[in-house]
Amino acid sequence: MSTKNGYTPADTAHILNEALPYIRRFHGSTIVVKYGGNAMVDEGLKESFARDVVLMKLVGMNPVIVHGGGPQIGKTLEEMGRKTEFIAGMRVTDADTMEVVEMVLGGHVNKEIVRLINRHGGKAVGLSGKDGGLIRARKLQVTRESPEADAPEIIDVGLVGEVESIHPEVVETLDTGDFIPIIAPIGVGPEGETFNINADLVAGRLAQELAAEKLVLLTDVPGILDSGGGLLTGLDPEQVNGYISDGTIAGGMLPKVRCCLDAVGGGVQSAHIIDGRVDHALLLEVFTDAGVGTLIRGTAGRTQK
Ligand SMILES: Nc1ncnc2c1ncn2[C@@H]1O[C@H](COP(=O)(O)OP(=O)(O)O)[C@@H](O)[C@H]1O
Ligand SMILES: CC(=O)N[C@@H](CCC(=O)OP(=O)(O)O)C(=O)O
Repeated sequence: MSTKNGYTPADTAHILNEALPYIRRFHGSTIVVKYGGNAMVDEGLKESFARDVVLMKLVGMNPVIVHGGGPQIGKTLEEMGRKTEFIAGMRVTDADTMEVVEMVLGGHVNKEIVRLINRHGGKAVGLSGKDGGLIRARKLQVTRESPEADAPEIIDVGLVGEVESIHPEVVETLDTGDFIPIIAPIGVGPEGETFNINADLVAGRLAQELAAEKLVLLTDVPGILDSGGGLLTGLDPEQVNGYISDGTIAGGMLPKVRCCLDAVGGGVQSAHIIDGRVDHALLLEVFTDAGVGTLIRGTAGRTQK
């Protein structure tokens, strides 16, 4: 006998049973999820992401969502006829661009995620790093090595920030209520300046400050791939550093794995890079034995997922 979805009752019982130890183990734990702009393009996937987050909250976990929105910022700038440039993976951000970044991240993208989660029965609250003084930032120094110059060249990327400190009280207060914090990666500088911060960097630091159980980064590749394109399912920091040194890990994956290394080095039990294009990727990662994507565990961490 099979049900409407093609599973037998035994299949369904098996699936629910498999989730039980994870529900028990992660009850009361904080799980920081970075939801990248590239993972946010398909309406069906956005709905299933929202349902996964609501389920996590309803079974007693504390999901904290940090979102990106790079492609959405790029599209808006293009519609306005403005050019955009990336240096070392960071968007060069002048004052006019910062206004657009804040409008798109803090306005459109943030409120879209809040709307989706609330539509599926959650109580999401949208924040940026400005709210409750959550993210104190400083200007990011970007340098470029060149064979001609003796010293690395310092490049001014404008109002691009890095996290100086996190003041998590507002997130903790929301977590102890039934709320789900949705955070746009914008920080405030010492003079009250607004800084544009890479969302991976915010998620990594926040996971450390909240002593999260897991950091999960959703992206648009299956995880960390080896030089033959095969998925690396489990890595420790030493192996990750090896793949960085031999150039297997490069480009946009570099800031991601560095955040993961910082997070697991800073007490987060495990960091995961997973494919946001897979339906219910988050659910599969948190509630099943196999998980999905790449797991990076701390040296002293557990060997299981
Ligand atoms: N070893 C690797 N495994 C997977 N992706 C890699 C690797 N090295 C470099 N990359 C690149 O990193 C990209 C992911 O980073 P990025 O595009 O910045 O993600 P996001 O937009 O989700 O923040 C991949 O699309 C891929 O081009
Ligand atoms: C400084 C910097 O580059 N900030 C990013 C912030 C958004 C982001 O990180 O979005 P994704 O995660 O979707 O790439 C930007 O302006 O695109």
